[in-house]
Formats: sequence, C-alpha cells, structure tokens
Amino acid sequence: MLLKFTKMHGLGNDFVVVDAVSRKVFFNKQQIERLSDRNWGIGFDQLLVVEPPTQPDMDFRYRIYNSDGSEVEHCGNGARCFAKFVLDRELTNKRVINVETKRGVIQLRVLDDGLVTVDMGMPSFDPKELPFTAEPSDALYGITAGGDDFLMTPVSVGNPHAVIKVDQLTDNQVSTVGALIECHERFPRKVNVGFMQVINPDEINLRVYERGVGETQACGTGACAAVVAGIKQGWLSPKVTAHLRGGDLQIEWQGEGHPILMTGPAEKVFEGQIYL
Ligand SMILES: N[C@@H](CCC[C@H](N)C(=O)O)C(=O)O
Repeated sequence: MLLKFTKMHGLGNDFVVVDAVSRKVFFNKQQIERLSDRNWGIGFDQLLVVEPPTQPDMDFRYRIYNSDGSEVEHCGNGARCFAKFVLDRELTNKRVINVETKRGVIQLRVLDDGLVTVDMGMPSFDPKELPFTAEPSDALYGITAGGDDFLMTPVSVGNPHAVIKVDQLTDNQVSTVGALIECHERFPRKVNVGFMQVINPDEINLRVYERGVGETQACGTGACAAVVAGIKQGWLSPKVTAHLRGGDLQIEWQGEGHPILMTGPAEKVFEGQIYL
C-alpha cells in the first residue's frame, strides 16, 4: 500500500502525520519501527494518526506512537502539529478543536500568529498514576540509577514524567541517567525523564530523554511536567518560558484544580509517500 504522509515538527521534535479520516490506515509495531528509522525509513520521533471522532461533540481522535512502536497517551508538540495538519488539509476550518486522545479530551486553539495553545489537562502528582512504586508524599522522591542517587518529582500530565532539577545540563547525564531511569524497575510502564535547570522563577532550561525514543530536540509534555513540578516544589512562578534544545515553549499553570496551558509553534517540513 502506498502511504501518503506529512513530515512536521514542533521545535525539532519531529513527526510523520497520516490522514486516517479520508482513508482507514492501521500500523503494526514493525511498520512503525521501520518507518521511524532515519536510515531505512522516513525518520521521526512520533507517528501521529488522525482519525474521525468516536464521541459526539468531538472533532477528531488522534493516536500517538513512539518511534519504538509503543502507543502513548499524550504528546504536546504533536498536538500543535496535529492542529496545523487538520487546518492545512482542510479537514476542519475550526480554530478551536476538540480532540480525543488516549489520555482523554484535549482542546487546541490556533492563534492569529499561527502559534497553537493546547489545554493539556490537569497534572497528577499521585505516584499510582504514572505508575511509580512509592508511598504518596509532598516531597521529592529519591531514586538510584547507575550507582548515583537523584531527587525527582514524578508527575503525570497524561503520560508519565520524572523531573530532576540539576545545576548544569550535561550530554552524558541526559543520555546515561535518562536511559537508566526510563527503564527503572520502579516505573513499570517506563517514564520520560526531564533534566531541568532553573534560571529564575520565570525561566528554565530543559532537556528530555523521552520514553520509547531517547533524547529529542523538545518535549511538550516534558516542558509541562517540568514546570508544574517546579511550581509544586516552590521554585517557579505560574507562567514560565521553557528553553528546549529546539526552541521555546510558554507554559502556564495556575495550580491545583487548573489545567496546564502550553503555547508554541508547529511547522510543516514536506509531504511524501512511501510503501508500507
Ligand atoms: N514528544 C512528546 C511526547 C511523546 C510521548 C512520550 N515519548 C511518551 O512515551 O510518553 C511531547 O512533545 O510531549
């Protein structure tokens, strides 16, 4: 089968986006792994599959797969690219779009300047949500990886994140510690690992070792997780600029009972077709 796709990115976190509204498309794990390969396929961090809604009052459903073929609950940069995709393809003309995801319903708002604000839903600090094996606590949690001890905040923003505050961001720490914690036995469904350097209460530097992918240029849910973790720990204010390797995201969280808002860009790179 010849598959039409659009290559997109949000701050360098890259996606292949497929229209499964106009024509049904299904992928198995092996196909996703092959397509995601940067030498043998197209190359992407996540595959986004745009489908018709299954519930009334919803505009679309979209499914998200990591490059290792695992299906995930949520993707911040992907959500913004999804919004640009459905508008560019004229699958909708709405600028406020309600979307079903595996994590539940999210709402996307396309702004006049082309940026997209995503209502990412409420965070949860309950370790059972990630899941993470620990007793509930308001404090930081300790974890040992590679013989070293780290303090982290486990947080679910729909998908699981472990946020570690560091003084300096280093390549070695992100790749080595990130890979160890991603697959740590205390996270039975694995975890995305964020390394956050607090510059001041309104600004952070962040690198994320993503579950099922490795380090990416940017992670939208990772930025949300880092900011809400920083607010929860008293380090950050309610509106924060997150500097990622691929650029900046604006994250807002007014505290318990409020959703997280994420604003940033979405870009189309090219369209193509490939044999599945
Ligand atoms: N890049 C994404 C997150 C994609 C899913 C993640 N790797 C997971 O397994 O939960 C983002 O921008 O949020």
